[in-house]
Amino acid sequence: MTAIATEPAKTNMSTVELAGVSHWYGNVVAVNDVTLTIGPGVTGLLGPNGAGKTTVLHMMAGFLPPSQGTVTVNGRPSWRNPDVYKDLGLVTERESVPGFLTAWEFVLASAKLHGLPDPAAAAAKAIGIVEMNDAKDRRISTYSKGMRQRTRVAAALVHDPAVLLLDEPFNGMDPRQRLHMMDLLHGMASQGRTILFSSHILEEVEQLSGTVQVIVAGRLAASGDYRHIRRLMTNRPHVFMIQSSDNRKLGAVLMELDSVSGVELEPTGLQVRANDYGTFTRALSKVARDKDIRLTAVMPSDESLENVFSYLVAS
Ligand SMILES: Nc1ncnc2c1ncn2[C@@H]1O[C@H](COP(=O)(O)OP(=O)(O)OP(=O)(O)O)[C@@H](O)[C@H]1O
Repeated sequence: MTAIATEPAKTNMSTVELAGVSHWYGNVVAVNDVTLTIGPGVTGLLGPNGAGKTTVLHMMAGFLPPSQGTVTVNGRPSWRNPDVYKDLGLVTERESVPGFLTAWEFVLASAKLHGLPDPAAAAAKAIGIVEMNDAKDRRISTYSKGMRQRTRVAAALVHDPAVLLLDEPFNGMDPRQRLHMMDLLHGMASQGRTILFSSHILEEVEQLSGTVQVIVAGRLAASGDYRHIRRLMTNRPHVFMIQSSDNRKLGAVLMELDSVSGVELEPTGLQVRANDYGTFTRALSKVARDKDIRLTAVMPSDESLENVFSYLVAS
């Protein structure tokens, strides 16, 4: 866990709310009648590319007005409201950091722009939070992707906001950098901050947040506890590609199962259509054990995120 977890918890817990919010760019409806509330802790805003995640985050941050509905932070509209900006930090998706500056110069400039009483102290604290002390005097152009991202996070939280919004913060990071960033966000959430990050990758959301808002084609498709969303995703028809020590024998027994609606023997293995993910996967291992068949591969073949989203939207 990062050093910040040892700091005292923040007391000014914040809530971000969208009520009947739509946003359109000319004829394009990017966000369509979305109502949701984000509270303290980490929340994932999950959706495929073009779903409207960036537009939602920009409205929350006061960069864009809603075309319809209200966007508020602690009950105050965020559009054209400098009081809200003081409570909120946004890490944008595009990685536009000036490579000729050092992290220290970049974060200090952010502190000065916020008009903070002691910009140097604020910059030092933010750089400490993202664990960039050792590299803070090197030019940003020499940093790894993860270090650049942490520098941007430091600049966004230099004024110690209670709400931190991050647009696709893990894009392009390697697994180690990703874990580091997750640790960082967890640490900040444990202090009582409200953290919302967008992602189009299911696993990122699974690892980082208990609460998920799923947005598809501008609409809220599902929301709530991750396990609830996961259930929605798993209690649906699935196609598996299975390889085993005896595909023909396994195929014959699987046909007998209530949870299986189709089996095809293919050169690469068995293609099995299951009615219910949970019931089928439990039954599969039992059947294989009983019949002394060794399973060598069980791969969901329709597990793409687009499939999951279209299922959620339809249900
Ligand atoms: N400035 C703009 N003018 C016109 N259409 C836009 C503009 N910005 C976004 N859009 C459209 O609005 C929709 C939502 O875009 P948005 O960037 O909010 O989605 P997203 O979920 O963040 O996607 P991505 O992850 O690809 O950035 C898309 O159809 C997009 O093409």
